[in-house]
Amino acid sequence: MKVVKFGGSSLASGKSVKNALKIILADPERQVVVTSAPGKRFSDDIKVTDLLIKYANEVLKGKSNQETAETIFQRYVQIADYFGLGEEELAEIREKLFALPEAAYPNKNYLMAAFKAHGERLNAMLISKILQKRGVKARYVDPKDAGLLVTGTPNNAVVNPESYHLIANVPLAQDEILIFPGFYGYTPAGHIATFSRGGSDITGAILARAFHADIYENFTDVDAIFTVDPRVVADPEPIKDMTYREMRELSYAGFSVFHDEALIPAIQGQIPINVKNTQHPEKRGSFILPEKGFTPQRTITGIASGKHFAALYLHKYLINKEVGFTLRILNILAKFNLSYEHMPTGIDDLTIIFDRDHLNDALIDELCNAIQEEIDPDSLEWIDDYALIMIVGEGMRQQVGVISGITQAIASRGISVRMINQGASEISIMLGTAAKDADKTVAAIYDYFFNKDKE
Ligand SMILES: Nc1ncnc2c1ncn2[C@@H]1O[C@H](COP(=O)(O)OP(=O)(O)O)[C@@H](O)[C@H]1O
Ligand SMILES: N[C@@H](CC(=O)OP(=O)(O)O)C(=O)O
Repeated sequence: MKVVKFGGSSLASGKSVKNALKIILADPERQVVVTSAPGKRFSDDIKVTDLLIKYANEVLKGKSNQETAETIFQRYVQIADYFGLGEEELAEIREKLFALPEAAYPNKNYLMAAFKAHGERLNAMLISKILQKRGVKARYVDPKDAGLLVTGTPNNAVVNPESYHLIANVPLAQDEILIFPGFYGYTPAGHIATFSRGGSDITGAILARAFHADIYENFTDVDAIFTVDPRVVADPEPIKDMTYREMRELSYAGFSVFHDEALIPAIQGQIPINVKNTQHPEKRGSFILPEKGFTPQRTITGIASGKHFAALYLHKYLINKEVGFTLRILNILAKFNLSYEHMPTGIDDLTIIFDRDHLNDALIDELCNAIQEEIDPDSLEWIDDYALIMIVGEGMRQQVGVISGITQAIASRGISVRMINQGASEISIMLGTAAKDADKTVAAIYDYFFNKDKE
């Protein structure tokens, strides 16, 4: 059997839902379908998830919110109209959406999570109704009834492994399609908690592992995963096949086409992933596969960049001789309940790289003060506009001179590099640059390796 996930871009309008339904019905193996919330229909449209965040914020601030709720509802009405569904068939969706402000939540973070989750919840309900109206045996499955349990913070949840056994007990019948909302699960106390943004991919991977799917098909709005983000380099080369760990590093660093956390259940279950285009399902797309038996076709598989980082640079002579130096820093981070992304070191200096999205200005000041006081470095610098570039490829392991190629490519464009680090896995090289230089760096490395490969 197959688990299929459709992203928000594939379910944004009646016409795109029609394409998705055609794909579902074309293959009886597609027994489990994961839906996202309706996404953007045109470039400056607003995703339903973002409208729900606005709705939640209005409720939290005690502002009027009915107009926003109505705008959200109309997104579902538009899709329903396309399939000729009447008002009475939308009554439950309307009722659930407008009742959100009245429910009880443990705190404002849980309220936000519950509002956000309704983008996928209501869409899954609607798609089940559309299929049923067309005579297809389709059933909406709520994550609560299926046993999708999560732990962690309400807006950044992590799956509880117990879920896999519970979900495996959900009955599958050859003639029935299960429609499952993506993006959220339930906490032990029974509250909704969502994964991080883009997290419907995670739900798909959890279900694929739980049901021991033969494949997890992830339908989106591009023909393939490309070697670089197509918004950074126009018309880049597609990736035919790649390994789980290549994709994990690339999605971590910026390939938003597939969520980095969604790889974990797929790896655990050794489920192949096929990323395909809803508009062109006949195209092969990209496969993400186990490492065992994988033969790399190229030196470099992909180059990704993320601009949402910040770094703390510390210089102190003889850091390498000071016992417990890093431990003292880690204790300070723990005191602030902060995780860090990377910590490259030299003999007299150390850089701590953070996800800037997890910080605010007050926290940065407090952290820098604490480090200044307790560590007493010779110099301390906060770098607020840090970008990470990840150059990834299983093929790099057998190649000499990859780093020299990268540095030549960057130097030829006059870009200055703040940090270079080759991971222990030997399949990735990480660069740190100023955020403003990130796209230029990616383009330079792409040109060097991919245009050279063509010669
Ligand atoms: N390397 C890449 N290959 C393909 N698409 C990429 C890549 N990096 C970023 N993207 C972006 O990811 C988008 C698809 O992800 P997303 O918008 O989350 O889709 P969905 O709505 O299907 O979940 C593409 O339209 C593209 O702009
Ligand atoms: N709707 C959620 C979850 C998700 O995965 O969406 P999408 O499939 O459109 O990336 C979000 O916008 O974050």
